[in-house]
Amino acid sequence: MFEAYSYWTIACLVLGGLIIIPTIMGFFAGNKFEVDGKTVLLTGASEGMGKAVAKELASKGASIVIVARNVGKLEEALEEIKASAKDPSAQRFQYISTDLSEPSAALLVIAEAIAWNKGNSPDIVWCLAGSSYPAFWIDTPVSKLRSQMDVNYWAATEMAHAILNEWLSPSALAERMVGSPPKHLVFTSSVLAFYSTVGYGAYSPTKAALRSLGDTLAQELQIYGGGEAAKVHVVCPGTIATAGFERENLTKPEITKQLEDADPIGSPEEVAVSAIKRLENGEYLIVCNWLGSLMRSQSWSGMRRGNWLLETVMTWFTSLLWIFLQRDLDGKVRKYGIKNGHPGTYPKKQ
Ligand SMILES: NC(=O)C1=CN([C@@H]2O[C@H](COP(=O)(O)OP(=O)(O)OC[C@H]3O[C@@H](n4cnc5c(N)ncnc54)[C@H](OP(=O)(O)O)[C@@H]3O)[C@@H](O)[C@H]2O)C=CC1
Ligand SMILES: CCCCCCCCCCCCCCCC(=O)[C@@H](N)CO
Repeated sequence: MFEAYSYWTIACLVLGGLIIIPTIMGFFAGNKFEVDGKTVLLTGASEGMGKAVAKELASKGASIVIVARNVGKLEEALEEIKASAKDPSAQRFQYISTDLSEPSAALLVIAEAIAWNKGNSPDIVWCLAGSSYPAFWIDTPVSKLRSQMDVNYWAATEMAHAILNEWLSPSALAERMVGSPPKHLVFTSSVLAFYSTVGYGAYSPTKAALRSLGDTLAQELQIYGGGEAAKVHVVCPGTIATAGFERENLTKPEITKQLEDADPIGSPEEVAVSAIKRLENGEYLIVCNWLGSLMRSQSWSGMRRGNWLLETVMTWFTSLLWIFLQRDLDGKVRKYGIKNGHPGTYPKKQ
């Protein structure tokens, strides 16, 4: 007869095994995001996270096309990216300058990239172009609410539409060799797609919408080549120390800064390496630090989980955590309001 604690020991061992075994299996599963000899198109890669991703992928042997508006920044970035190349004689590098928030810019970019790539579409498209305008929502000009959607959601959506129509065209599918590696479409969302805070009313909805498109495509792509023709991934970073982050801090309310103080700031290189590692593991919904994984764990619903068991167990614990966290976070905002009022709108209560 087992004592009660023995049952617990067995239960813990089984549960532990179920978590550890898939992790070890994942470790030996091989690279699911091979870029050596491939052509990768990255939007928003003239600075910040995008540039760090481009350099990392160049060092792994990828040919790179970067897209942004400012030509000076593009030229400088391309030199840096070239300097990181694994084999400069075999890899090729190009930039395309365009405003991706303009309707149909993406179609022209893809056509130009294909022409440059000798008639072949890029094997991987990673959308990173984006910006953030944090402010109290009623102070945010309506034009900003729209332009945030244009650059963060529509630019990525139109890019996805243009490239998927290349990858999944009847002729491309007919030529596709069985067993050849899938194409990859990567969106860059944010942890704010899981849980949004005060001050991010213009930004978070754009990133949540993008994640929702990712969820849809992750299922819809199962239609093509048994789900092996193309894969979609959504990367949700936390705070990254970039020029973009410095710009957003200029308009960010103090209370927003206080709440996001909990988020460990990553360098663009750290975030790039962490996202790429998870892509190589074959994950769909990707976070880049521990806070991101806590925030993601309360958003899974029906989304594709990486380590299914580990993620599920985590949802049980974090649902309890949230009982306290939500009170704490809302309480901080309420206190801030009582102390400061809304700048310029309400008289300060004495
Ligand atoms: N920094 C952070 O804390 C976080 C950032 N993110 C997301 O990660 C991505 C990268 O962020 P980060 O590295 O900070 O960004 P940066 O602001 O540092 O860089 C943004 C890049 O996008 C380009 N870009 C911006 N607008 C357009 C446009 N309309 N058309 C074409 N290119 C454009 C910029 O070049 P140019 O201006 O010349 O066009 C630049 O190359 C963004 O999508 C951002 O929302 C997510 C979570 C946290
Ligand atoms: C159990 C879970 C605990 C959760 C506590 C949550 C505390 C709030 C963290 C907010 C982090 C905001 C990062 C913003 C990144 C970004 O996308 C912007 N910098 C771009 O503008």
